[in-house]
Amino acid sequence: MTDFLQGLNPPQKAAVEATEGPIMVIAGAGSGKTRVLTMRIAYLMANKGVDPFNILSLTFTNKAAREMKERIGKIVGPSEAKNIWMGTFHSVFARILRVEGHLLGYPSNFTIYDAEDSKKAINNVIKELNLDKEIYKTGNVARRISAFKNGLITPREYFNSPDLQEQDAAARMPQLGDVFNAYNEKNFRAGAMDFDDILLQTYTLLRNFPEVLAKYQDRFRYIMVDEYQDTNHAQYLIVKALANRFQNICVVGDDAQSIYAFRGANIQNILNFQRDYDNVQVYKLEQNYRSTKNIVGAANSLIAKNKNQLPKNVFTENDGGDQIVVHKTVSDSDEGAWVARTIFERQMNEHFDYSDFAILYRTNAQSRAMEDNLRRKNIPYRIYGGLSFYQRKEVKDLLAYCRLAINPKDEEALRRTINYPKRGIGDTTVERLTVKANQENRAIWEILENIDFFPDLDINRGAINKLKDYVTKINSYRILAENSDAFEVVNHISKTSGLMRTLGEDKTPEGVSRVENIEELLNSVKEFVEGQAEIEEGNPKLEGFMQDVALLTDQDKDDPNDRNKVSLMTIHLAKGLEFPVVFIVGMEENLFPSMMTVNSRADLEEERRLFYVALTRAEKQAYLSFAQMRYRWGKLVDCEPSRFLEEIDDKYLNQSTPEFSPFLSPEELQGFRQKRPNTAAQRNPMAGGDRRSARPQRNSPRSPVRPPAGMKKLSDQDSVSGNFEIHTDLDAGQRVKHPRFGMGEIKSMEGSGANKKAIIHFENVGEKKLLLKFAKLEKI
Ligand SMILES: Nc1ncnc2c1ncn2[C@@H]1O[C@H](COP(=O)(O)OP(=O)(O)OP(=O)(O)O)[C@@H](O)[C@H]1O
Ligand SMILES: [Mg+2]
Repeated sequence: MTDFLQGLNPPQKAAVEATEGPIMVIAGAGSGKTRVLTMRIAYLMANKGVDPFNILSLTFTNKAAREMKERIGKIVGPSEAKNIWMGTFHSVFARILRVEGHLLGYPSNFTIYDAEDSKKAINNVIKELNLDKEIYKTGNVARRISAFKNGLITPREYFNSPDLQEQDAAARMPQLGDVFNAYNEKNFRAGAMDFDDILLQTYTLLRNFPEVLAKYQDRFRYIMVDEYQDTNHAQYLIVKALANRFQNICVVGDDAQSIYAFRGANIQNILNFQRDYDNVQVYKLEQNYRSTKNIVGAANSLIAKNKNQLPKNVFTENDGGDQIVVHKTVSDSDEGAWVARTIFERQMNEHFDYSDFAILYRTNAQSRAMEDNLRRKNIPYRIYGGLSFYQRKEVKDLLAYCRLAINPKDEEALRRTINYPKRGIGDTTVERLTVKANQENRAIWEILENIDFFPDLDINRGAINKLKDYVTKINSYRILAENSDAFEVVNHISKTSGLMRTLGEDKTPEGVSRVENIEELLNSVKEFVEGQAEIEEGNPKLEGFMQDVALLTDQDKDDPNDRNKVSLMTIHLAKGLEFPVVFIVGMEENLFPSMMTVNSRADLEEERRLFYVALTRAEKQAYLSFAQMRYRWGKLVDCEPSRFLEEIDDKYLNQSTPEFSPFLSPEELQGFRQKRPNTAAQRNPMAGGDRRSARPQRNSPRSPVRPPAGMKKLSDQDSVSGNFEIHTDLDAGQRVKHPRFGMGEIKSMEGSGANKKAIIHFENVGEKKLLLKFAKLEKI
């Protein structure tokens, strides 16, 4: 049964067959690390007779886990593959905590708070402690608390550390420790864990309960970790503890793709591996199977600029392929139009599927310009990350009722539903209940359930009755959830909670789509029930459906009939994935590399690794684009090409000659020369000044921007900003001529002053939105 090993090269095969002892595979992108892990699991089961229940495999996304399972299923049979402990750190550890969490005082039906729930809970704590919310900003406090938890720092350790307290005092947040402590207590009373708790509590559990540790050490005889370079301290310690008995641990990763240091990932975990285990076998994979020679060469030349890295040789025997296209556009919306047009043309002419394309960006905000243009061309697309289906308001509202049916102490779910849909329970009432709950060290629900025992609550009779009705309603859902299947429960809740009725009153397209989302949620519950019924006796319960909902992302909702779409996502989310054609957009200074990262070598190197990850997702073709100006924070700012463009060896690049070049024509240039900007600051309101003036300007020999043949190269003086040649006398209906786009008619006008724009339909090139301060329009 080793046929399946034939698709592996000798070092890959060796890493698969070395099943015993600690193993590390550190290798470049696309060299088959994930494939090795997959085959290793299949090999363990098919050839070594290892029980899938004894295999633990930790992946970066649930999607990756599902794909691995599918592949393994084809070799060993799908029902066997189901039994492997496989998933993200969070999903696997949450599963363990459901069984063992009672030892730490958590109920098995604990709620998992998503990022929004945690932020709301933090906000409530800040309010309850009467702190200034301008100083204690929720986002900052949340990040700080998350960093503590990932560093395994509890409030007790915090209060024992003068250093940490001084840091927060210096940041004008001397009471941060109190917030941290109150937030933990509040969540504990609510029977809730946030994402970071899942790691922290697993660690605590294994450390404090040796018999539990022994149980899982014994269970997980073979442990595999993908993307090991991005494990954080807590994950590292948990894996180390679990592997301690059998030492059959195989980690794969690439230090050049470590991109989560900002969230506590520690590249040292790779370097320490050889120190932590005896007789580590190290395998090197050097052949890339994913990408063309051009892409591999370009990525190698880029990452060579990082000082801090393990030496590696990556080559490929794939075709040379096309050069990487570098494309400049006037604005972010032009960039979107160009991407959409290129996808459309390549899909039409070369039989690509839409799903062969990915658009990757540094920040979520960049997706809008892409979406607008894809929609305009009727190109189907799917956005990953952003607001996932499960985080949409209406979906979360219904899920909040479901959460309460499982765990009524869940405070965030209670706050969400207590007066929604409206039932006349005011903020003051909720505030009084909160104060009481804090005094009594109880969950708000416990106060509600026993409200007659708290006559000092100062809530009027009418409100008390409404609260009692609410409690009765939630209790009826609880009873239903214990006895009926998940679909019946959710369906009943959607109808009797008043949610469907409230949403149904809104007949606007948005309102209709909210109702559709609720229906979609009901469908997925139905699917769950049917899927579970095949493997389980009895009614599949709501509790089962709710277990991992907070950990699900859109990537996990995978409808096979709905796959032929362009993928849009941030580069962070693209890790481990591959696509035939990849667009990396927004290749501009202060965006990529991001403004926050350019002042420290370590941060800049992480940013470069991020670019390396992006480039190495491409199989056949990569496109890099940048705009000369873009809307950021509501302002139009000038942009400069990213330094990363200069760092790729020239021979891999094609500075494209677009059909409708955004480069300025000689006539336009002439116009701009007459009104030259005075200062660098005026050129870019975001610029820090010094660093930018030290950078090679557009006319420097190192400049990555090479205008296409026959086009005039811009000189420094040609800088296009700061010109305010604004036409005030243009309006819809006016026919105009543009030096490059030719004849057209103004459809409408937008904005005012320096931001005034005309939407013009040109006879030859279709619709364009032009900023009047740049467009040299002639009235006809
Ligand atoms: N020996 C091989 N023969 C043919 N194709 C291979 C071989 N090894 C890997 N591949 C293919 O190469 C591509 C990259 O493999 P894989 O995703 O496992 O690489 P990786 O090292 O995990 O990459 P990343 O660092 O991006 O996570 C996949 O499409 C995989 O199927
Ligand atoms: Mg991989």
